Amino acid sequence: MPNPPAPPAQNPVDIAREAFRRLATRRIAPTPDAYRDIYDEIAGIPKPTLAPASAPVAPANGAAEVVLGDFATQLTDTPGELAEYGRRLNRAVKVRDWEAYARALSQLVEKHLRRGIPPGVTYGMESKDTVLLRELLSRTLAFALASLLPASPKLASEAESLGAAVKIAHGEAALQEIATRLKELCFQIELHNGDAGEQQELLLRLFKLLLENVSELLDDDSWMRGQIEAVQELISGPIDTRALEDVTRSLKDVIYKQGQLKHNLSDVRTTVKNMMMTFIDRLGSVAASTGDYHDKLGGFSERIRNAGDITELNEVLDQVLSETRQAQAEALASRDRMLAAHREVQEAESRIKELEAKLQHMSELVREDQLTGTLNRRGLDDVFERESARADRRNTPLCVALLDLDNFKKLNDTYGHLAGDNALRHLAKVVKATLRSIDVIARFGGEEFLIMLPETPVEAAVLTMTRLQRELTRHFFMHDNEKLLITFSAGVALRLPNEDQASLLARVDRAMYKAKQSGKNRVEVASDS
Ligand SMILES: Nc1nc2c(ncn2[C@@H]2O[C@H](COP(=O)(O)OP(=O)(O)OP(=O)(O)O)[C@@H](O)[C@H]2O)c(=O)[nH]1
Repeated sequence: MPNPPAPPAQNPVDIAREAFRRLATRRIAPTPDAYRDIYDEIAGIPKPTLAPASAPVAPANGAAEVVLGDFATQLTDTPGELAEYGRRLNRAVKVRDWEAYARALSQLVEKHLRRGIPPGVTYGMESKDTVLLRELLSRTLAFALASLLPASPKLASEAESLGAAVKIAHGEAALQEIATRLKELCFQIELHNGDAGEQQELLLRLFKLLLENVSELLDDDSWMRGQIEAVQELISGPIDTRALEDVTRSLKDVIYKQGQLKHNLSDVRTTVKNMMMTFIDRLGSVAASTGDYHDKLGGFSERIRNAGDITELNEVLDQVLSETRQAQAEALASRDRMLAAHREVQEAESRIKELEAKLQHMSELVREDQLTGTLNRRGLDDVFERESARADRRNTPLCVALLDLDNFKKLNDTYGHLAGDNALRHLAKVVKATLRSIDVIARFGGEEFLIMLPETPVEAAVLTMTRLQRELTRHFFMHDNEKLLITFSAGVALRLPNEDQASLLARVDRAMYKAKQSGKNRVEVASDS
């Protein structure tokens, strides 16, 4: 940007200083002519009109020479290194060696006036890099940082305002102010984050305390314990979204099932209550009818005692027999009814026990395979639904692997069914220890397991399965102090976009079958169709 003309009232030394500053700013070599031009410009002296060739030459730069000499002398009087420059300039003026004067001046400018200005930067115009950096910083503040601070609108708005200010801040003072604000903002964010972390920690502690107390209060409702334990386990480690989703789903499932069971249970309880009432009713009516019978018999004995003739006695006896038969029939019917009611009560009681036992294990049973602790088919369906939706949404690869233990029947036959069960447990344990935490293993059938590998391309899934095979050869399955080697054959398939579970499982099953056919203890990749 051109400098504004200086007011003509300045004294010559000021004008000389300004002239040198402008020479440096404009990066013009400080020759006497250049210096004079700028000096005149500042002092407001009009440029001389060109004289005709024949006109006498003006006296050679006399005024400029004086000023250059003055400047050199003044410089000599300054402390430090500048004085040496003054002396060099003075020598040059004395012998009128303007080349030497220009060199010394140029070095002076380079060394002292341009110090602190980064290379590539020119006055009044920024380099491309600076413009780019300024833009990046502005965006980082106004968009990225501000969007990370939704919980503190004040800090977010300061980040936005700083972003806007960075765009237009020029000059040292303005940038200094930006730096101060930026420092303050960072400090506030640090404080704020500390607060939020502390609050979260406090809430978690409170929640844990509550859960412990609730858990202690549960005597009869022990079916709740499974749910509480799941939540306790979740909050004991670092909380991640997947784990949260898992527990939420599992809880929803459990609560739904429990709702159904509780409903059944209360139905059965009502039935038992009704039957007990009936039972007591019957007992009452038996007592009543036998009571009547005794009363009547008492009446008959009175009539028998007072009977005058045989005909009268016969009549009484007929009535006695008839009453006795009636009482007997009633007693028998009542006994049958009571036995039936008793049976019903017993059945209802055992049904209640069964339902209660089911309810008690519900939390663990809903999604887990009891033998291996892996997911069961229902759990697998849930996770498949979740992971395939995630893969479609994020456009990330999702692989599945189907594992089938080799020669498992032989193992069962040789070492027994219990050894077979333990071998399945061992496999599940090695799989869990070898795979990433986001991978999921489910028991698919007898000795078949399905592993889901989110965010994994097919090559990596194959490598994972071969790594698992290696791990199994390193971690033997021990049975009665005997090391048994378990191997498996596996199919691996990459889920196609929007492919459903049935189609994917059919493909991976074919691949696993191929692995069995081609010699077992192998991994085969499924074809796309
Ligand atoms: N111990 C135990 N055995 C099981 C379980 N589920 C299935 N099995 C047995 O696993 C065996 C599977 O036998 P096959 O299908 O012939 O398979 P395999 O012997 O492994 O033969 P290949 O798969 O061809 O290597 C059967 O004997 C089943 O009884 C279980 O939960 N525990």
